[in-house]
Amino acid sequence: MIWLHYVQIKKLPGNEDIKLPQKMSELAAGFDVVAALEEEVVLKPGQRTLIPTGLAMAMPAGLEAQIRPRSGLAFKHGITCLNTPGTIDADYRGEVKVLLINLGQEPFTIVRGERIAQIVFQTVPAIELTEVAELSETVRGEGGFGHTGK
Ligand SMILES: O=c1ccn([C@H]2C[C@H](O)[C@@H](COP(=O)(O)OP(=O)(O)OP(=O)(O)O)O2)c(=O)[nH]1
Ligand SMILES: [Mg+2]
Repeated sequence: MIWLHYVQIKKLPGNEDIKLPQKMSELAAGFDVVAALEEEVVLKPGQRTLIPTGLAMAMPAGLEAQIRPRSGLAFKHGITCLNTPGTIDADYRGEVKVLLINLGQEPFTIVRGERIAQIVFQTVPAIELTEVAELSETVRGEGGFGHTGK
């Protein structure tokens, strides 16, 4: 059985024309989100900018939404999300924004309605942190950061 999670989404004033995040294929993991820019933005190489989506969301406790880059934009133009994956908390009611950076060599123009990123919803386990004096022993121990070889 597939358990459906109901996420509420609201178009912010002045964004009635903005498409709701959309899956581009039946089993896509991500809902593509579009830029809700009033005027086009030209992102120079190395530059970053916060792009509005014109949307706010309310999801049930135990979910998060991740803002992830689109691989096509990354591959063709070097456009990615600087803080990938961006985290949208279940209790955030502000506008969802996408922090894009141009890691390519050419300026990149972003226009209203263009698909700039994708939202992937995830369940977040309920965690309670417990402070202890000693941790359990493991074979790995403190080895990390490549200690198993290249
Ligand atoms: O790509 C992103 C990342 C975050 N947010 C919003 C939703 C999220 O719930 C809130 C806070 O994000 P985060 O916790 O990553 O940032 P912070 O620097 O820790 O800010 P805060 O102190 O507000 O938690 O900002 C976005 O709209 N887009
Ligand atoms: Mg935070």
